[in-house]
Amino acid sequence: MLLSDRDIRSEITNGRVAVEPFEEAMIQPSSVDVRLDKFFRVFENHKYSVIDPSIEQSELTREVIAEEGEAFILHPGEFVLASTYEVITLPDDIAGRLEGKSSLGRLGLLTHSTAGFIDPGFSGHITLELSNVANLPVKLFPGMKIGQLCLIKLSSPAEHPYGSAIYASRYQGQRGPTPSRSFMNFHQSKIK
Ligand SMILES: Nc1ccn([C@H]2C[C@H](O)[C@@H](COP(=O)(O)OP(=O)(O)OP(=O)(O)O)O2)c(=O)n1
Repeated sequence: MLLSDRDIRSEITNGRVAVEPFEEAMIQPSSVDVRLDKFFRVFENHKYSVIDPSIEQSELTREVIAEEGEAFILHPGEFVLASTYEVITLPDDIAGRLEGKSSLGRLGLLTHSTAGFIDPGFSGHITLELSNVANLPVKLFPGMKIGQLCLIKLSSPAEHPYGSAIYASRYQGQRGPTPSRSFMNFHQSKIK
């Protein structure tokens, strides 16, 4: 079940869902808007000949900070990581989905390229996978509304929410745009 504005407000008021810092004006009919922080991670493509998810490539991305009043310019075809200004915390019976904003989509800006699912139990900034599919560069201003978070009530609380010891929970508590940690506990099932 997708939470309505009144249910989102009530979950935030009773402290089960946290959107920090929270502003009432960010609540939409059945989502809550999230804003862009000033931290970005750009890809250092010249350092590696290939992206290998099975090993740590610590120099694959580099942090860039947009200074006050400055925009980060995303060129056509470019892909960068960014993060929400808000820290999101979900209980064990609510999952989230990060969705784009139509006004930005109409300009060719993709907010998350593939992964938009937020597990029940997750806490941290949400990492944004930003890409520009337009033919002109687009200016990204820290503080601008960059996406919206939908909240979905589970049929029952998760037995093992995100952050439980049973999972790697590689992104629990992440701060700022966080590069892939797919190399941690990387394994491939044997394909016959
Ligand atoms: N655009 C997104 C999507 C997800 N997340 C966070 C919230 C999710 O609960 C967490 C893990 O997402 P996935 O389960 O999709 O990622 P993995 O399966 O790769 O990681 P893990 O093994 O930690 O579950 O990452 C994020 O910060 N930004």
